[in-house]
Amino acid sequence: MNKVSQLPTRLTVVVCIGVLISAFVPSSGMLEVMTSIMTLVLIIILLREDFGREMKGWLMLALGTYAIGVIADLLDEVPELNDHWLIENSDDVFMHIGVFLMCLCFIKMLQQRQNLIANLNAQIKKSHRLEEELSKHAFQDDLTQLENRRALFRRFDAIAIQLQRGVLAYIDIDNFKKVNDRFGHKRGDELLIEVAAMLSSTSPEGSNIYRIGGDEFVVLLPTDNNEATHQWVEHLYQSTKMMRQSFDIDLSIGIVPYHAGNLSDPDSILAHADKEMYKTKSSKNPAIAQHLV
Ligand SMILES: Nc1nc2c(ncn2[C@@H]2O[C@H](COP(=O)(O)OP(=O)(O)OP(=O)(O)O)[C@@H](O)[C@H]2O)c(=O)[nH]1
Repeated sequence: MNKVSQLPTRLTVVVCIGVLISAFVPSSGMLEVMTSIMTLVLIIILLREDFGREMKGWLMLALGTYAIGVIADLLDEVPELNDHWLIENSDDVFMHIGVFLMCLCFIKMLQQRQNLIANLNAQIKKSHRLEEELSKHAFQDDLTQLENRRALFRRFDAIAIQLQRGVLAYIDIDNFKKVNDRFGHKRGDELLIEVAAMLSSTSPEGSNIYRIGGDEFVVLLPTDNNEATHQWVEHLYQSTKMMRQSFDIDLSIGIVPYHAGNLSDPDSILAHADKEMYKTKSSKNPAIAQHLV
C-alpha cells in the first residue's frame, strides 16, 4: 500500500500558492531572498515527507532545479559575473521550473492521498461485508437457512436477560436415515429444507426456529400456554401428513417450558427436551421403549 503524506493539506496549499505567486511576481532585495529561502525550506519539508520513492525523485529534481536558480541569482549579484549571458538569463528560468515541479509534486501528493483514502474506504467496506458473512455463517445453517445451535444458545442468553417465558419444542425426524438410503442424500437434503419451511410456516408469530443437528430442530414458542402449544403440534402434524406418509417418516417432539430460571443452564434444558422427545419416539417404537426402561 502507498504511504500517505502527514502534511496538513490546507497549510501546504496556502504555502504552495504563496510560493507560486512570489515566484512569478517580480521582487528584489530582501523580499526576493526571503521568498527564495522559503521556497527551498518548503521543498526540503516536502522531501522529509513519506511520499514514496518516485515522488522523492521528482522533489529532488525540483529542489536541484530551484537551487541552481538561487545560485545563478546569487552569482548575478557578483559584479564580475553579472554580465555573463548565462547567469543573467538563467536564474528566473531555473527558479520557475523548480516551483512548477514542486507544485506538480504537491498535486500528485494530494491525488495520492485521495487514492489512498478511497482504497482504505473500499477495504473497510470489504471487511465489513466479510464480517457480516462470517457472522452469518457462524449462526446460520447453510442447508435450511435456519439459525443453528450456536444461535440458539445466543438466544437463550437474550431470553434469560429479558425474563421471557415460553415453550421449547425439540423435534427429531424418525427414520430419516432411511430417506437417505432409499432416495439418496440429495433428496434427504431437500426433505430437510421442506421440514424447515413447514416449521417456519406453521409456527406462531414470534417463534424462533433452529436446526441444531442432522435431522433435529428446535422451535422456541413465545407462549407457555398449554392449549396453544397443543394446537401448534396438531397443526404441524396435519401440515406434514402428506410428507410423512410419502417418505415413511414421522416427527417426534419433546416439549419443555422455558423461563429465566432454567435458561441459566441451556445444556440441561436441551437434554431435558431431548429426553421428552425420546419418550415420544419410544412410545411409537417398542424396541426403544424397552431400551429406556
Ligand atoms: N441428507 C442429509 N442427511 C443428513 C444430514 N445431516 C445428517 N444426516 C443424516 O441423518 C441421519 C440422522 O441419524 P438418525 O437420527 O440416527 O437417523 P434416523 O433414521 O432418523 O433415526 P431415528 O431418529 O432413531 O429414527 C444420519 O443418517 C445422517 O447421515 C444432512 O445435512 N443431509
